[in-house]
Amino acid sequence: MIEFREKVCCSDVSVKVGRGALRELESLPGRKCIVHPKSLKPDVKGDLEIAVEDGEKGKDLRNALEIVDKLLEHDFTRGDYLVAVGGGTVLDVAGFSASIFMRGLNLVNVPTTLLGMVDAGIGGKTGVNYGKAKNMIGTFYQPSLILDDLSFLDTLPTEELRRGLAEVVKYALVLDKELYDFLSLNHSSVLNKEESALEKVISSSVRDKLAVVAEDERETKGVRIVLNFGHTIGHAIEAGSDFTVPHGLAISVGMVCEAKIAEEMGYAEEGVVEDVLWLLQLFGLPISLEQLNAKIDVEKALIAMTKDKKRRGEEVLLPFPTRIGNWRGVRVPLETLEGFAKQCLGGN
Ligand SMILES: NC(=O)c1ccc[n+]([C@@H]2O[C@H](COP(=O)([O-])OP(=O)(O)OC[C@H]3O[C@@H](n4cnc5c(N)ncnc54)[C@H](O)[C@@H]3O)[C@@H](O)[C@H]2O)c1
Ligand SMILES: O=C(O)C(=O)C[C@@H](O)[C@H](O)[C@H](O)COP(=O)(O)O
Ligand SMILES: [Zn+2]
Repeated sequence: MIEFREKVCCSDVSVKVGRGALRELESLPGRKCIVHPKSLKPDVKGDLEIAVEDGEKGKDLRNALEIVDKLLEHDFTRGDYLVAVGGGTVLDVAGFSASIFMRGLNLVNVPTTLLGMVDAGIGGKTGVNYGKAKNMIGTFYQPSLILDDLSFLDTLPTEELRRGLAEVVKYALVLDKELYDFLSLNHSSVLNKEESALEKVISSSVRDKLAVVAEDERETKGVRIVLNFGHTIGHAIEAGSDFTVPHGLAISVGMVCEAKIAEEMGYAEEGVVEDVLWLLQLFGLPISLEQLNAKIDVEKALIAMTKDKKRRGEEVLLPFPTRIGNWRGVRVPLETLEGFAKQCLGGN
């Protein structure tokens, strides 16, 4: 079992990565409410079990309040635990419920997708979609424990694995050249789910993300924005497709667009865009809008983009790759960004 511990502001966060990590739940004190997707009933005993709809449709305020209602009905207290088991969508909505129930009860994240293990389960961003844009209502709320049990990945389809790899590629491109080199040399082992390759990918991602979050938990210091590389355009694509394009695929195309913007504005070194394209393609990830096979309403996408949480007034603070494993934050006028976004999304 690989273990990480990090102090994030006022919370101690502990992460365990390995087959069988789920067993750690047995030693938790207090009562446990297990929130899980309807389609995946984990082999865990809880005092209360709540089956929820997963996917983007499940990231809805009503679903979050239903979880709160059930906690109240079953007399849960702040000393008890909400154990969120599922992909990123379940972790986001259940984490949000945990954060608002009596201003917060103990939260344990048990991601069941690669994307959840490398990203959504870590860092404390919770939330639901609202007003036709991503994660418009949410909180920062740290789980005390994150259990990345590799046995969940046995049943995960390759398509879902790829979507998680998009976030891994993100860390490699802007934070971790060593991970970039590992991914380049070991792509088949990763796609074939070889255990040691998965462990390496997950533990590097957890380490990279936790370090950023520990420095700037609330995204107020211009540091955490790096984790949003590819997401300004990515979230716009999701919204413009009425959330039919999965997050991992949308940010894959988003990273290509944003790397191109960085190059055109003179921030990315020559060759960076090619490196981005190369690594994404190695994992069979989309690099253009056409590959998403979805109808994108450009107007809707652009409106959603104006709701980007990195916007301050008429500027958006974008994390740009400069060379592999490096980045910088750049204030881009909203109008300039809209111009580039239209080019990427195929609007006029
Ligand atoms: N909070 C954060 O920091 C953060 C970070 C990254 C992404 N996200 C969010 O995460 C969401 C995407 O997460 P996701 O890609 O996990 O999507 P998801 O939760 O929709 O899961 C993807 C699919 O995998 C299925 N599934 C889950 N576990 C499985 C398993 N073990 N075996 C087989 N099938 C399984 C689910 O039923 C679903 O159909 C997006 O809403 C995104 O915005 C949040
Ligand atoms: O943890 C972060 O910070 C991230 O930006 C990680 C992203 O991969 C993730 O998709 C996150 O939910 C995006 O958050 P938002 O603030 O852009 O809604
Ligand atoms: Zn993401």
